[in-house]
Amino acid sequence: MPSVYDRQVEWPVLAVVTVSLYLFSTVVYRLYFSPLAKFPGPRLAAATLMYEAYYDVVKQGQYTFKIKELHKKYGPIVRISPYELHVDDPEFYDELMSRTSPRDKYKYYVDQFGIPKSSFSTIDHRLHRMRRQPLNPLFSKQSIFRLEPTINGLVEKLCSRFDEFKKSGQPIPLRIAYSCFTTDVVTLYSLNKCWNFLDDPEFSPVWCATIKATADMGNLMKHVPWLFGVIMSLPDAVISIIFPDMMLLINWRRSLTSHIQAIIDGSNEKGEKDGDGLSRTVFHSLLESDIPAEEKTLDRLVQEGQVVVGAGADTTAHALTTTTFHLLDNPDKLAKLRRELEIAMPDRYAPAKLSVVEQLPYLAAVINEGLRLSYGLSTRLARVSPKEELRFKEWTIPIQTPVGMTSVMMHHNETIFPDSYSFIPERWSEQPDGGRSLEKYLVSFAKGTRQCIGMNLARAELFLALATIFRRYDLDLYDTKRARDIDLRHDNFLPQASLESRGVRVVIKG
Ligand code: HEM
Repeated sequence: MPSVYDRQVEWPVLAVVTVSLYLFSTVVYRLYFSPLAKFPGPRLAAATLMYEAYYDVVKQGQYTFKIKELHKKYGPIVRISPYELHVDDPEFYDELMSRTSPRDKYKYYVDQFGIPKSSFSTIDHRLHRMRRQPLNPLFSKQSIFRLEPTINGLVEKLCSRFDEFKKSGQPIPLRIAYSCFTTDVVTLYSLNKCWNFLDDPEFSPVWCATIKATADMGNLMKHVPWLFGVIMSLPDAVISIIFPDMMLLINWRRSLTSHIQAIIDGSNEKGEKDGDGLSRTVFHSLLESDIPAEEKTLDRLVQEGQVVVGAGADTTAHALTTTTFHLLDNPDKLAKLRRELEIAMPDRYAPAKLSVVEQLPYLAAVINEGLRLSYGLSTRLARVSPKEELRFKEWTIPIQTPVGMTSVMMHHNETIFPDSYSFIPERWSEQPDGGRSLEKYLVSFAKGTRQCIGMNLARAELFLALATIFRRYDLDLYDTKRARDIDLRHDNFLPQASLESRGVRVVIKG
């Protein structure tokens, strides 16, 4: 008869054997019996998510570059994880990001931000449609046209900060300055309460750090999404020591919560509205819409606010920074743009008119080229077809399979964009149709039903800010190197330059 001691020994052995059998059978299933087993790709990636985790976490945002290598080896469709495929073929983008067929998002991707109730993170296409519908009118082209004086007011404020730097001769940290501008625009529009970061003499560096930290954490959180809950349950003092970056995010959520609570209570009705004519915010639209009451809770509105403010700030600032850098790095292109602006805007101090600057062919080409080289999000965007198989060349992709595509690969497709790493606005402006057919392959804002809702706002900011700045100032790069400070080196959801980057800085010559 076994003794109590023997039984104590048996349990750990049994546990190890059970876990080993489970792991073994899971790997065998993934490699030989999964509906994705027929797709090409590395065996290790098909066997375990740890393959991706290694490139995401240990190598700090390198999986996108690894996927590019995998396509060279395995062809245009690759199995990049036990559950996910990736396609590198620009002609498939419209089909994957369909406008007409239902497309869900992939839980693994959206879990990285801990905002499951936002429209951005909504997985089901029907629920997404319901959440997005009340927001659409606020981001239409017409609504954004009405916002022109507000954007121009903030462009002026940005220029007055530039004037201060012109006097002092100090270099301007461009990404941070632009980030204050884009955040002031998006908070004024979405919260009816401008955060006035442009007023901060230091350009609110904590805000930039918050956005960067939120994006950087995604690479880890994707793999351990439960960590959010664990961290949130800890006291602030402990979080500040163990995860100081997370504290930035928590503080941001708290400040949004109080802003949105004020909107719910009606206490900010006056807010900025008198000055800027912003009578309705994103949250008024949501609160007044006929979506069910559970969709109007403070918690959900805060998550929606986090996306609108977070998505609207850094992406646009990055596009502005990248475009400014490339113009200053290519004096011939800059001279061409300035000639166009001088004719269209005879008074260099008058506010730019959106209806005028949007029609300038070279500026439009410069902006397209800046958007191309800033990518939008550097990470792959996966879509799931919930009801129908997708067809890609000779492949049939099973229903419910997440399939990703990446703007970085689209925008560096040498057949579509030859010499793709060079800044060449002429690739747009010298097309017979002004580059319109090429825009099919410009996917910084993604496409289809889950496309960026803020695209019209972002484009208006780009046109107004760049036209004004390059009409008014003569800038020079300051201690800025393309390889160190601009080129994409880490895909942390948002594109990041090298770890040694000092940021793009400029001085004002005149
Ligand atoms: C150059 C600037 C911008 C770029 C490149 C950009 C890019 C993107 C991309 C690629 C997506 C799709 C993400 C996905 O599929 O998971 C997206 C979604 C989104 N963006 Fe933007 N964005 C920009 C500016 C803005 C602005 C100014 C706002 C806000 C006012 C904004 C608000 C949003 C929201 C709310 C979503 C989620 C939409 C949904 O899921 O229905 N973005 N953006």
